[in-house]
Amino acid sequence: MPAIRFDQVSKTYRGGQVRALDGVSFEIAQGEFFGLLGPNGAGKTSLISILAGLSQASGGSIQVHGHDVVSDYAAARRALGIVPQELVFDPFFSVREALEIQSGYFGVRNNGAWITELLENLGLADKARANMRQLSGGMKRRVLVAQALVHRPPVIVLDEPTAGVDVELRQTLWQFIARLNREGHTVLLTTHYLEEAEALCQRLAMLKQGRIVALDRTSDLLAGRASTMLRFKTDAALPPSLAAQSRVTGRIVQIKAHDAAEVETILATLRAAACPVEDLEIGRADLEDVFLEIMQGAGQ
Ligand SMILES: Nc1ncnc2c1ncn2[C@@H]1O[C@H](COP(=O)(O)OP(=O)(O)OP(=O)(O)O)[C@@H](O)[C@H]1O
Repeated sequence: MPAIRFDQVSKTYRGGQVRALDGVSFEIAQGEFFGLLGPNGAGKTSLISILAGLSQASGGSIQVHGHDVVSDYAAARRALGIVPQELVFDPFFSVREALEIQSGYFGVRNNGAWITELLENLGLADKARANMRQLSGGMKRRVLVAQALVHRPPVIVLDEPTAGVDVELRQTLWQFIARLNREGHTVLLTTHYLEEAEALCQRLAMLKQGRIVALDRTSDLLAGRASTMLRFKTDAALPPSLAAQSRVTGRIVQIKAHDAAEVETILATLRAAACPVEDLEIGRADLEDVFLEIMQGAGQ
């Protein structure tokens, strides 16, 4: 039985004018660390909302550990620990109380030891008695992670958990989530940080305009499009033949090359145009390169 099964999920808004999801089907196996990627508006939040039972699909179905998220909502929800994107919390309780209340919501009794472990692992031990409204944004986010895990769900869903989060929390969070994954928990992560996805996820799905446009092991996605990237800085305009195939971010230029001969051609073209180049590096394409290539190519 898969951890999550998405079956022909579609979602439209405004009476069908906006098609946010268009027949999305894939499975996440138990114990996988799975990444869902896509540009703004691709449909990630819509898919997670339907999974969480917060909104209804226009078509298709989702099962969590075999439980349909609509007809068998309570069982599906118990199997899920969802860390939401937005900071929603009750300002009247202390951190520990918030976690006890959440435990009660899932009918979990005598949860003190696990709550203590969560607080320690998320760097919240000294904040246990602090009132929720006294916490910084980053600390609140840690509490949301603890809240999502309070009932020890087998499937953990993280919806852009590190947006606007500092380096320390990222490391604490990923260490802890990686440990839970090693212990058998399934993890579904949506993120805009492709470095994180590349480092953490065994498999990735890429969504574009409500459709899956790539779904593969992370290593195969990278290897299948193996190519070399030339990166350098310049203040000058690129020769037109190179400008067309370059990605330019401020002074930084990235150009893809398929093989060594192409690298030589690019360098010769730059030299012939007397284009000054600083900090030249030649490296392998990373997930960001693959992502952009797939997004540019898909659906056109
Ligand atoms: N309540 C709504 N009413 C109308 N359109 C909506 C609504 N919610 C989402 N959409 C549209 O559905 C599409 C998918 O949105 P969704 O928020 O699921 O994308 P996303 O991949 O999560 O984007 P982001 O990375 O920006 O969070 C977009 O075109 C969005 O404008």
